[in-house]
Amino acid sequence: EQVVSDLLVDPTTRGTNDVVHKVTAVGSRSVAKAQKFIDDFVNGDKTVKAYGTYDEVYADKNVDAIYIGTPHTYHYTNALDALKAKKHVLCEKPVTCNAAELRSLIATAKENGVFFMEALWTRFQPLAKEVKELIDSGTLGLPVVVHADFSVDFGIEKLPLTHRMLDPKLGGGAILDLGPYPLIWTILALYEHPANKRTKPSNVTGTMYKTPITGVDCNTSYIVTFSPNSSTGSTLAAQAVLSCSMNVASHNPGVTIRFEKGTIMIDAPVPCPLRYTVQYFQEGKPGEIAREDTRTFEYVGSGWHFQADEVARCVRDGKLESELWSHDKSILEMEVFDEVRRQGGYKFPDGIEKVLL
Ligand SMILES: NC(=O)C1=CN([C@@H]2O[C@H](COP(=O)(O)OP(=O)(O)OC[C@H]3O[C@@H](n4cnc5c(N)ncnc54)[C@H](OP(=O)(O)O)[C@@H]3O)[C@@H](O)[C@H]2O)C=CC1
Ligand SMILES: O=C1OC[C@@H](O)[C@H](O)[C@H]1O
Repeated sequence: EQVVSDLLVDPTTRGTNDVVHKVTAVGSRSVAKAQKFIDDFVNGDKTVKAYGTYDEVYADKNVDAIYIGTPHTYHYTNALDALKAKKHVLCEKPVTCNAAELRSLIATAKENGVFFMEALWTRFQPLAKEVKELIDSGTLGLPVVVHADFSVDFGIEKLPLTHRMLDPKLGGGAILDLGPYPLIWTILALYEHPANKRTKPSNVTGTMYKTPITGVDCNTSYIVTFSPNSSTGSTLAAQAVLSCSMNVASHNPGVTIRFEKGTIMIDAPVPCPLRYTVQYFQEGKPGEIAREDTRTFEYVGSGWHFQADEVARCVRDGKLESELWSHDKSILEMEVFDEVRRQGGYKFPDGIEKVLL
């Protein structure tokens, strides 16, 4: 609902003059539900087709790209079907249940010559792009520690057991749903850092508190360490201390990136922040603040349209993956989650993972 509402926002309001979006068809397991969605979220546009199966959307010749917004454990099958039908795909986060499923989707996308991207919308926020430039400029020196949390109080005691946050068959729990956001800031600040040379973390540790309601993770903490590596040429030594919870609200700052010469603090909500502050340390006096700058952002819509612009540009330019949120970053994310789930003892019920290692 939110993604489609954003697709209808005039792109020029965000300075996008080279691409536009058109909702062509809506697929649901019920045609009446698809039509209601069009009535409610596409202004009842009569040119938009309502389909009672997802396969009919994949078969529609007028559809160029598919956005997949089903629960996590359906992403693999839905994306696979769309890619095999040679449609470009933007698939919600977490892109799959595990890294093996993701590798299989990437291979299928390549075989079929179509674009594929996880809908990690945070990476395309104007604030994220600006923070990335500041980090890479080296003004603050090297990053040393990232602290990031994303939490939402879902009121889990009152949710039905079949809710996607609680049901293990739908990949319920905090790590897969909320965990991508602390990690995306880590990937932006550390994995993508020029000094890291795209080197994978040297260590990942995680611990979970699982709710007795259904046994999925309610609170998860995870630490991701990057170490210098002579075989890749990485000189970065940095650590990210991350957490996510589904029974408490977020707090500020949602993300803190601590550098040799200063600190970046990013306000919640960390998926789509609109304000950050930079503290610059005094020359030769780490920790003593010489200057502080706060930057604020605003745009029309809720922020999901920036990733849609990226998809449109990549498809227009014949690219099979985005440079900003490339396949290797999603693979890293899913590998971290696999490891955190392994250490936390969170196993999906049999048959949920369609591809295993
Ligand atoms: N980027 C972001 O900020 C956000 C991303 N998400 C992601 O989007 C995905 C969907 O989340 P959300 O919209 O809250 O999920 P919902 O539980 O609301 O499900 C979305 C739709 O998926 C379809 N669906 C297909 N199979 C099933 C099934 N077995 N059980 C339930 N629904 C099914 C249903 O559509 P139908 O009946 O019409 O076929 C349903 O309306 C998740 O992966 C989540 O991580 C969610 C919220 C925010
Ligand atoms: O991506 C998300 O961000 C907001 C949360 O409320 C939601 O559960 C999650 O999927």
